[in-house]
Amino acid sequence: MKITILCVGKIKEKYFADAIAEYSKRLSRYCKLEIIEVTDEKTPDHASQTEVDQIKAKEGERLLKYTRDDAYKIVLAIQGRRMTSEKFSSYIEQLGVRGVSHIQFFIGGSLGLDDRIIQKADCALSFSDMTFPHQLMRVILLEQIYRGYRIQFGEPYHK
Ligand SMILES: C[S@@+](CC[C@H](N)C(=O)[O-])C[C@H]1O[C@@H](n2cnc3c(N)ncnc32)[C@H](O)[C@@H]1O
Repeated sequence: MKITILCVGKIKEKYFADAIAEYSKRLSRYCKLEIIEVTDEKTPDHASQTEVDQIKAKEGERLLKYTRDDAYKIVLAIQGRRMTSEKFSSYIEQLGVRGVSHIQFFIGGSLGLDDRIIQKADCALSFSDMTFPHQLMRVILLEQIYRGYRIQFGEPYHK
């Protein structure tokens, strides 16, 4: 399986970069992982709704260049569908059984994802009602993909 994580914004903190590097190394046993970062726009303080929409549209345009018609697209969204780690593991496994060979995950920037990306998605996935910063979200997603593979292959991993 090829897994692409498309993200708006760069990783600025070393501790996040270290965690991403660690999970990327661990995942190399299970899938072909690719991480694509697109540039985020500066958000003015007290941005109007029009400015917010314009910023999201620009970031969305950058993400759209990388969307692949043949990939199964999962957007990370607070209002999305919730699953346990076990369910997430079997969901990814079942996609493979159905012949999906490429999954694209999308993580928005500080203002969230452009509607055009959300509309293209096959699934919207929520990790809770809480809002996580995009840098941390990338780490959490990688950990859950790793956990999912460990569950799928019946390999021990701390509960
Ligand atoms: C700082 S959040 C953006 C918050 C923005 N107000 C929104 O509603 O999307 C950055 C990105 O992280 C992801 N994210 C943050 N919290 C999440 C959660 N609980 N579940 C799923 N994705 C989340 C989403 O992709 C979001 O676009």
